Amino acid sequence: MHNCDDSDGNTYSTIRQSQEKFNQAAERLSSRLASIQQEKVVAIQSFPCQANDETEAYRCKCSFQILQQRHPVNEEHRYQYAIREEQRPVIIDTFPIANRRIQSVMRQFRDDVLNTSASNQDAFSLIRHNLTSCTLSTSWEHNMDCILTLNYNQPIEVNEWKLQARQLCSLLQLKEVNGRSKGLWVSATSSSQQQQPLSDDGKNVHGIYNTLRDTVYMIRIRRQSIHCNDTHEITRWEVTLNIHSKEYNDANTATNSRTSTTRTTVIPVLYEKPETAFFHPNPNAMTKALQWMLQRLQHIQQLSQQQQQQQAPSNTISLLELYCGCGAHTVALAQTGLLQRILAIELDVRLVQACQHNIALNGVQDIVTVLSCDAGQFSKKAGSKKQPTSDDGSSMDVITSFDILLVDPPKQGLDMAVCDMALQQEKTLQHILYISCGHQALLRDLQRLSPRYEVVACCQLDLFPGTYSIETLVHLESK
Ligand SMILES: C[S@@+](CC[C@H](N)C(=O)[O-])C[C@H]1O[C@@H](n2cnc3c(N)ncnc32)[C@H](O)[C@@H]1O
Repeated sequence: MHNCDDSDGNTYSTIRQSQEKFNQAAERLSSRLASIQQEKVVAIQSFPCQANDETEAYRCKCSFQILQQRHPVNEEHRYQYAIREEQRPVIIDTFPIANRRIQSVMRQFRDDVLNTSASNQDAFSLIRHNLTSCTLSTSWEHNMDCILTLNYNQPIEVNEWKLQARQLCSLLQLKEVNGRSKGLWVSATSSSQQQQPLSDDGKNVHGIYNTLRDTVYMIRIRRQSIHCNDTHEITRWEVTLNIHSKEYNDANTATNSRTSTTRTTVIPVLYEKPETAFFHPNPNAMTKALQWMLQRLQHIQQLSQQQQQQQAPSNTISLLELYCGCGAHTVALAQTGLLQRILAIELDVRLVQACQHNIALNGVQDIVTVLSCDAGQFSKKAGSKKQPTSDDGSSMDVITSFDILLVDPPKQGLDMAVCDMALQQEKTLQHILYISCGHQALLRDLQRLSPRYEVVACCQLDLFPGTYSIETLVHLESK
């Protein structure tokens, strides 16, 4: 089993233990929640992995050290992959948690490029020379793009390296090969592919670093039944990367007293994600989390409709999203028709640019604004009702009160100022959707928010099958 990104440095070794991991985690979380919110019981939904294709071959970004070792018998040099475990490199032959595309490129790169036969050894001599590590990244839908990034401990001879890298692109059918050494960044695409104008620091025409493309499909299933002049409507959401895996059909049924109609709408969401910055490395967890968010948003919209005693749904709800990354959730939520406006905040400028690009790609500019800013700094200003300023010092002409706060922070959890802002705005800020990959930080933040907010729904996902990492999704409502 492989140790990657797990929170407590341990791994579990069988699929059966996935269920056990969830049972234990749910028990721990329930008892902590009970103490935080005075015994108010919250059912914890859990989604352990159901099938082998979820526990293996799921990871779409993997990094390896490259070691050169002398064979003990024939003394030949062989290149091998290694991962770090307990501060030491451990040589690996295969990496079963990497998705199938990465596993196939890993094999071909090692056998046909690094350990190539003597006759064509020179074809990739500069690719191998001084190579210390590599990263393989694919789209969430792994049959789309694949990018190989090679790291060197000495400067690269740029022009000659690019020629070999182009051949490598064609051989392994990669979108791009990148070479990095001592601050220099060189990119090559195969000449048979459409050339993307790239500068030597790896940026493309949009100013975004080398990107991986994806389409995620949101499916809205509306079921309306009419019984004795009473109309009842339920909307359910599903999220998938593979629209062809299931059939979605509209249907009408009628009996003497009841008619029901099912209407299905498929909404494609387009992404371009910079390979060098954060993007979710497990597409199963990413799509399940998005589906959970859509269901909660639908529920919030129904609540708001009931409060305003409206007959027809209306989208007057506003959402503040902190730690938005490349907009993985932002551009999807903007297309549901459930939100009037979204303000998204992200610190990493590469991701802010990517988010801006994804907003335009999906045509949701009228709904979403993204700002480059530290979440804590933004919250301090918003909490004190001062007009926030962005990182370049310019004033942000943005409204600072929202109905929903969506947060997906790094493992360390929320900046204290984010909790303070939520506590100060509890009259307008009715709902918090919190996506957490750091268990201890989540408990700390729930405790901080507990004077004004209580947990009303909670769900756990297998973040990295094979490890003890869990993603916890929490819906809090103002008391
Ligand atoms: C767990 S990722 C979630 C990203 C996004 N929701 C997604 O699914 O792609 C956390 C994000 O928070 C950003 N981040 C980290 N510290 C931040 C801060 N102080 N203020 C704003 N964003 C921050 C990171 O750059 C990263 O994109």
